Amino acid sequence: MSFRIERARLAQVDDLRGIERAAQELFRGHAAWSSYAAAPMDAQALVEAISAARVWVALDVGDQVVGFVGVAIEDGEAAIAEIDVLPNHGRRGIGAALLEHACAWAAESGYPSVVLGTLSDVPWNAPFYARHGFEAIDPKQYTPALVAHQAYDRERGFPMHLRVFMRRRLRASPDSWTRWPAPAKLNLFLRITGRRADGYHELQTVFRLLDWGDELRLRVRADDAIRRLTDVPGVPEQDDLVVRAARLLREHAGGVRGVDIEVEKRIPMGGGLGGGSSDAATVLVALNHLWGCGLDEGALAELGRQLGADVPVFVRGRSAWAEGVGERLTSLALPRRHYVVLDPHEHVPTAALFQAPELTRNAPRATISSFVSGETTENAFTPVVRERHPRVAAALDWLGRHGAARLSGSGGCVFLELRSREQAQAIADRCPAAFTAHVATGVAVSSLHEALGRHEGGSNQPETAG
Ligand SMILES: C[C@@](CO)(OP(=O)(O)O)[C@H](O)COP(=O)(O)OP(=O)(O)OC[C@H]1O[C@@H](n2ccc(N)nc2=O)[C@H](O)[C@@H]1O
Ligand SMILES: Nc1ncnc2c1ncn2[C@@H]1O[C@H](COP(=O)(O)OP(=O)(O)O)[C@@H](O)[C@H]1O
Repeated sequence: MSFRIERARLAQVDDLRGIERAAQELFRGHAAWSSYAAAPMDAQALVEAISAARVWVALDVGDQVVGFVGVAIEDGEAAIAEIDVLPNHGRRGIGAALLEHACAWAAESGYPSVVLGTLSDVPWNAPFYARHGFEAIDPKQYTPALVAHQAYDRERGFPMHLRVFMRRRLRASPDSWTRWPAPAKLNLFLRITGRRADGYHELQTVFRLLDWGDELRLRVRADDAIRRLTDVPGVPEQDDLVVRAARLLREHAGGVRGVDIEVEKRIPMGGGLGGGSSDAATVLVALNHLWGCGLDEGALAELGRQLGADVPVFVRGRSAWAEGVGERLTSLALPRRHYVVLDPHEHVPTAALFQAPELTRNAPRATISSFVSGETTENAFTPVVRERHPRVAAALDWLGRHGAARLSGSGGCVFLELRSREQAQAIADRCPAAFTAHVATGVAVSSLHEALGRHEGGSNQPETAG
């Protein structure tokens, strides 16, 4: 193959918009031309889709972006929001490979089907998709999202007699790869109220789960081997929390159970965003389902606690007020907020910070209402981290110019809370080269639990509007 497919990066936004414009040229003279030309792809929506890791690009041997596919999630199914290939790279199987790539991702993620809207009379549209297993959807079976698309098309003067929505049903076989998200967290505040006899600290914190994080692929094996197939820099296979979580669950559940694990790391390690803990929780929850162990959430959270203080909240999958070492959780309904998360590329060792003599570890107890009123926002680690890690201090100072920047967990990532995603993106766009900025939105229910619902088949049929 003279091209390869990989996840799109934000730096490629302009390339993708250029490809869309070039691909549209093929419609000049067609009845759909004017409505396509009048409504190019929305840049903000594209940035969000790339941040959500649902856009893939095809690159030629010279690393030029020659095509892309973007997937949206609508009414519980995957939707091809956009797929384009540079016209001078047509007829080389690039579009077909991108389409199959997106469908494979959706199948592994547990989505029951993939939908798209296209033109019935254009050879590289509906007939192409039909060759790839898509069938026209009866308008009486349209989902609410398709009804909305139809209304929008009508409004923009699209030739409706040529419009067709198509669906491909997906089937996941039990021995194929499955895909599971492992979301990041923020600590919206953190207070240390005491030290226990075992050296661990009593703390109070609010965990806010995000719509952004790592992704894991799991494939059940016929033997009892537990293998991590991807390299995680600095983390040997045997020490990886994903491997330790799988072993712990197997010890508990018994039987001959094995698994291959791939980890797509995005959450910076040692960044205070709980990446390792979330990966571990995802393995516990996903393998409990795939291996058919039948443990309930409480039992899984208890296994999680043995792996790390932050694991239980990811197992439970709800933003929460936490006490104890972080395992006593009370779900908290938080307002919809968006975050700029700044990674100063500084690994902050959690254990060393908890040992710091200058750490305030006897703070008075806070109350949920003092947090909700906005009075309690401090993080006990902030002065210690500022002193010991100048890069984190610099990140706090830069982000602090835009609002009340805070440290997450023991750092080194810092964040700022905002009311709109656009505001967050605008600040992220100005991030100095020394740091990396991510934009994320807080969620009420973890994407892991949504994935579990899909894999269990609970929400496995798209809803119809009728
Ligand atoms: C500080 C927090 C806040 O959410 O997050 P991170 O910055 O790690 O993301 C957590 O409490 C970290 O949880 P986690 O990273 O799972 O910690 P663990 O692996 O259990 O422990 C790492 C080390 O931190 C210390 N530790 C951890 C939790 C706690 N309540 N008291 C402690 O004293 C212990 O010395 C332990 O050896
Ligand atoms: N799958 C994993 N992902 C990240 N870190 C891991 C993993 N398994 C083990 N670790 C170890 O856990 C440490 C803490 O990682 P992480 O949970 O990402 O950060 P934090 O606790 O600061 O939120 C890492 O430095 C690494 O040595």
